[in-house]
Amino acid sequence: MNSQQHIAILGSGNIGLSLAKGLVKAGICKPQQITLTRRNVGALSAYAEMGYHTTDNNLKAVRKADYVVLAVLPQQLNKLLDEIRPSIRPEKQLLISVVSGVSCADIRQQLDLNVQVIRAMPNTAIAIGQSMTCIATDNGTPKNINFARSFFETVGVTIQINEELMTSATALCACGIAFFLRSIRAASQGGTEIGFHAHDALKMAAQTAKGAADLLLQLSSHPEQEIDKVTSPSGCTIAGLNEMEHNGFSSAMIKGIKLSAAKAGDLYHKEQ
Ligand SMILES: NC(=O)C1=CN([C@@H]2O[C@H](COP(=O)(O)OP(=O)(O)OC[C@H]3O[C@@H](n4cnc5c(N)ncnc54)[C@H](OP(=O)(O)O)[C@@H]3O)[C@@H](O)[C@H]2O)C=CC1
Ligand SMILES: O=C(O)[C@@H]1CCC=N1
Repeated sequence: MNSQQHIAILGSGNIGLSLAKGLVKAGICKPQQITLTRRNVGALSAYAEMGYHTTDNNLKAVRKADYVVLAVLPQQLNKLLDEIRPSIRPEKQLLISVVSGVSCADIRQQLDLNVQVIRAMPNTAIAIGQSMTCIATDNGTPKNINFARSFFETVGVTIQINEELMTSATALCACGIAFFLRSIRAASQGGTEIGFHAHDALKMAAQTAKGAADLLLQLSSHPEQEIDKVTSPSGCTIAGLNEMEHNGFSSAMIKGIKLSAAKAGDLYHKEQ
């Protein structure tokens, strides 16, 4: 993005604000280049003080934007699209949607405009530049795809996938961060039960989880390859691991991801 360009983030809630913070933290743009919208604009007052433009007027926000990020809930999208249709300039603007379960075609159909749409599925770690963001489009030009990839690459890791996998990407990556956060919480609760104060147990569990993830990412190894280095014969690790598996540890994660994917696919279409 150059310093003259502007982004409108329509629906500045959990993920919209995480994206805004990540872009500014990464130095991609200044707060002054971002307009944050939400109906309860008063909730954005702290961001206004940081230099972001804030408004409840989506039409005005879109009018001055080069990039329009759709970040409302699926059930809120159609009303938003109907509102901003007059400001959309297909030849000049790129729409980036993070809305789960809504295809590029759904968005164009609702707008009744042949506008380029890129779908992105980030997670909240985008706020600290550590997102796993999946990108997909059905009509994006190579230029816009490259922009989207480089854009989101500044706030984490990106992968381009076929659009039909975006619902699965929602479950594995966007929802997935919550699954891993819960597992860290559970480990810290175990830690407290075996003697650590909650604060220490959480710090220890979080750093241990970070180390596990970094082993895989930095060594390109497989989890079981790394687990085999930990499980000493007749040792305490394999005793704990097997007890967890006897209680459905892996199965619970798999079932949760499958259910999230199924739900993500229904969120928008069941509203129609
Ligand atoms: N949270 C996450 O980790 C991720 C979420 N997503 C997707 O992003 C979208 C948003 O999710 P999330 O951020 O969690 O939800 P939130 O409810 O936190 O954010 C949605 C925001 O949209 C605002 N909003 C609703 N209607 C309008 C409107 N007409 N004009 C302007 N603002 C509006 C709401 O504020 P107000 O009511 O004041 O208008 C709210 O702040 C969803 O589609 C979700 O599937 C995707 C990846 C990750
Ligand atoms: O929970 C949700 O529906 C959204 C999509 C992924 C993360 N949050």
